[in-house]
Amino acid sequence: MALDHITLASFRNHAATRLDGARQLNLLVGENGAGKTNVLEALSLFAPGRGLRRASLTEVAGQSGQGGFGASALLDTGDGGEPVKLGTGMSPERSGRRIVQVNGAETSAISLGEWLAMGWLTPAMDRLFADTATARRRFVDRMAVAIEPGHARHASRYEAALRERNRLLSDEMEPDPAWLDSLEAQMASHGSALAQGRARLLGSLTTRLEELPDAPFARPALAYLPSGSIEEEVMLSQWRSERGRDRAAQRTLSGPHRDELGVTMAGKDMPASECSTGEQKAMLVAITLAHAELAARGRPGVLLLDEVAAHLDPIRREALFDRLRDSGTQVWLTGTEPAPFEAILGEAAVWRVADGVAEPV
Ligand SMILES: Nc1ncnc2c1ncn2[C@@H]1O[C@H](COP(=O)(O)OP(=O)(O)OP(=O)(O)O)[C@@H](O)[C@H]1O
Repeated sequence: MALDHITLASFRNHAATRLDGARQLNLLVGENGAGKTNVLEALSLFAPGRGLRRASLTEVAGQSGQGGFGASALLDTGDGGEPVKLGTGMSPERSGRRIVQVNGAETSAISLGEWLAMGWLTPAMDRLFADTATARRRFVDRMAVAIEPGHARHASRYEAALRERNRLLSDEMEPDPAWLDSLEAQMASHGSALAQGRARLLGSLTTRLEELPDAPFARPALAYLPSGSIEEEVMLSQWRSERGRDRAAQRTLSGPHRDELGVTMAGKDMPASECSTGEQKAMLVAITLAHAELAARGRPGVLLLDEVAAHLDPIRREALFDRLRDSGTQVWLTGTEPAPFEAILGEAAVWRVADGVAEPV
């Protein structure tokens, strides 16, 4: 089933952890600080990006590994062929950079997105709707990358060109117009691809959310609010015409780095940030599930749900488990106690985690 035979070596508080016998539904149970989220974080590094905590590699490395760490898993691609061996890690001897391997051959983190579709929901995202626009853009981009891995490249190239334009705009020396021309051309090429990727993602998420029943999850209505045009030519001429204004502000005031994700609770027509904590959680769950179902088409899907069940009332919890079963996606859940998961205990693979050690139950 998707990921199995998982190993963690010197990964935060896991000196040497092995998880065998994974199923579609998987549950890690243990006290606070036991190391459950650390396992999910290790799994999240089998996807492009910095993982579910966006931690630096040195933060992740445990004390037992001389400054490095490693994680591996076998991926069942579902086509009846041999499982694919995924590995990721960092070693100070190898310049401290992230190493990614597929079947023993080194590759880029971005290419992991071709093998599996990864999504997650963590308690840190509970305030997403009231958080900064940057956090919401990151959320949208991460979902887009899981569906179109090339989105990550457009995001990073846009950011790099934008940083350089901002550096020139804030420099004491008058910026070289030819250099600005070239940077704005790169920003327009990658920025329009980035914005169009966001628009496509939110369009298909909206369609998927509309297919689902309202109850028991609050149905969110998503709106992509770009900061301006998402067409390359229009973006380019806008930045050219705004050079004077941007020079005065010492930074680029418009572009995909200022886009917003609008979320309202459908039916109530209320901004998500003003909904109750439980409603916000239910909307986040609805978006995460809709996305997981979209992303998993054609590739194995893996969904990491950290402490989700405990925050839902019993009716929503049951509905969540039903949806997870039907999704075909592999799911990894965590909780401090097994009681809220009673409905799935018979079918899920369960591990008890304590002090960085995971034992099958
Ligand atoms: N680099 C590291 N090296 C060793 N231990 C670490 C490292 N980073 C974090 N830890 C330890 O990992 C533990 C936290 O693990 P984790 O976040 O997985 O807990 P959890 O089981 O999900 O708990 P909760 O239920 O509270 O969310 C803490 O004890 C922390 O000290």
